[in-house]
Amino acid sequence: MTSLPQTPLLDAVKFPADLRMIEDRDLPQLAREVRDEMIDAVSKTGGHLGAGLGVVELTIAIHKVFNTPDDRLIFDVGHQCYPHKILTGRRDRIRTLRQENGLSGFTRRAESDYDPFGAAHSSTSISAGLGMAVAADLSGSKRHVIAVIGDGAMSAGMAYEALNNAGALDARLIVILNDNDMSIAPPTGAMSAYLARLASGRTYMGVREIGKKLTAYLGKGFDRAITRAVEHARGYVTGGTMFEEMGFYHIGPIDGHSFEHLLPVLRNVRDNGQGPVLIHVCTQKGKGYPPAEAAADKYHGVNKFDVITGTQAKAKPNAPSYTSVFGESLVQEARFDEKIVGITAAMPNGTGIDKLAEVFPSRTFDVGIAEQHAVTFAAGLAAEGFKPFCALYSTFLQRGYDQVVHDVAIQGLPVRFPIDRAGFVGADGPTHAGSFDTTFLATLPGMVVMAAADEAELKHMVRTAAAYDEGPISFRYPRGEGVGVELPERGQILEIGKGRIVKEGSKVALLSFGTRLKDCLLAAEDLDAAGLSTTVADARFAKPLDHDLIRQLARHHDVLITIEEGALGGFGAHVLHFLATEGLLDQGLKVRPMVLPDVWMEQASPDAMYAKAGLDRAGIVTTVFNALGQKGLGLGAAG
Ligand SMILES: Cc1ncc(C[n+]2csc(CCOP(=O)(O)OP(=O)(O)O)c2C)c(N)n1
Ligand SMILES: CC(=O)[C@@H](O)[C@H](O)COP(=O)(O)O
Ligand SMILES: [Mg+2]
Repeated sequence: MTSLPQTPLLDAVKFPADLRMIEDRDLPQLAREVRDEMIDAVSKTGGHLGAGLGVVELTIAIHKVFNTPDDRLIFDVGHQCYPHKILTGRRDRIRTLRQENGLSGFTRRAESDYDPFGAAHSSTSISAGLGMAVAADLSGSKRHVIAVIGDGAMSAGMAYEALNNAGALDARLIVILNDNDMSIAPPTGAMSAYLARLASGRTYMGVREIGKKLTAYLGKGFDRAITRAVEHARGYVTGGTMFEEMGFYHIGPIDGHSFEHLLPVLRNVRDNGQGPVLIHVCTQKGKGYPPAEAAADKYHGVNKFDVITGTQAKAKPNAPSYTSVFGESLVQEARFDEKIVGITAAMPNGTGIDKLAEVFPSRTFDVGIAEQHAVTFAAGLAAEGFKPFCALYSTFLQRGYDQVVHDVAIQGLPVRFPIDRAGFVGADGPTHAGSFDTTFLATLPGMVVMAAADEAELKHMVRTAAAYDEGPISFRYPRGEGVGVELPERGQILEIGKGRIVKEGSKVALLSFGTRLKDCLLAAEDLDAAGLSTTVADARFAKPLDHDLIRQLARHHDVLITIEEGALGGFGAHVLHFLATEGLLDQGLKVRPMVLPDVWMEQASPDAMYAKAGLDRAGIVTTVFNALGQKGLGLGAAG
């Protein structure tokens, strides 16, 4: 009779070195405990649950077999790294995940030696891993580099650029393709179908077959071409031709929840062979937690939830979310104009494009995690007279920037860019903050750049973008719910380059670009009460600027504040440039541009982040008082 291991094993496993002391036969128990710990932690913090649940065995097996952190383990995206955090000395802080001052929801170099490469945007792991593998070769080190990448992340161009380079360099890189047949939504595209064929044309490789394959692998070092030919002849190659043809040794598909499969493969790869290897591992997103397994989204990202029922906490919204207002407005406009099409890069729900897909499936395109392609695909559609809405998060549009410049803007093509998640997003922290889009778009000749101040404005901007055919146009709006203003039946077509005065005053002018408008209105109440009659204006456009409005504000006020949810170099910079060029700074006007601070702001609630950045009601009041050289009012931070 075998004795049962002590419970809980996890208490004895603080670091991978402890894990390496555990018998192989006890690993399934450790996996159960890691799952339980992770479910409990995420039930209290919210966060990315499904992906981590799917890689518990894989994570344990990698740390068991490889000598991390000296061997480098890179997780693509990093949203699946919670089991890794639990096993690498961070279990005691796991209930601070994604909270203010807590652990990051992604891998982070600054957080641990076990996170050799930070991530959050997808499909970077093979490139980074290849760099590390080449660095190891150059410095004569024998370390292993392992990149774990999901099937969704494998749809992005960067991953292929890296595979292409790795195959040619013949560097010692181990890529583990974690295929759970899911992205955030069900995966799309030919690559996804190809992986599905590899995994379903046959059941998993059996232990015996893995053995045969690995035997072939041992010989591989001598002559890769001969080894491959022999394997084909013996029928040991079970697919993976594409990876093989790219110069990778391909093993799999294997069962990523079976230590019996994982351990021998990883040990053999560790101990033998050379050159790049790709291990195709099949897993189930949400594995081991029935509510996650049963959910359509596999609990990709969840709010706090009840562990017994899986029911997620829902905050009662006071207003519809910007995303839903965008999605519904787009459907409305698409009913009027059959040239309107929608594009998302693997974020149908997150961007609200799923609403268009429900009504007009043939006019909606999920291109996978492929932002560069999404932009140029939209350019092609626009060149043929269609009206593409290429809906991306601000942070992910960064990846398609050259395409915006070269394929869209230079050719003056009327691609519409709805930009969601503008400004701080909260728990996802600095990697996901939408900080730079106004800066990098408003600098482009011919680009129209808008920001919605509230959900009604967003409706107007959707209609305006649909109607505008003269070139590219963008409109940004934040994560979360709107302000609660009344929504018009249908949006109006805004005059391009015209802002609006929301409240008139005479001494102080607050010129807002985006949803700080509500804080400006609150600040104006405080300023008026202090005898500083305040005008509040909504710029609507960062490009073209409303020159008349800016002239008027500059000439008739003592202080002009610009405010935006974006980095230095955006709206405020354009206003200052205009004021300086027009000589409007020469007469004593006090101008203070308020932008996101020039630091990587750590995760917290968006409100807390804006307060820290000084971009809230109190911060605005303080800025005005400082400009006037007066003391504050004793209003929170303003005092
Ligand atoms: C460049 C980029 N675009 C979009 C995203 C949003 N995103 C995060 S995870 C994810 C799905 C990833 O799927 P996969 O790699 O298969 O991992 P899984 O969640 O299935 O484990 C997406 C689209 C991102 N992180 N980076
Ligand atoms: C990991 C990732 O990039 C996404 O899952 C992201 O966290 C989604 O963010 P939202 O919750 O704002 O859609
Ligand atoms: Mg996946």
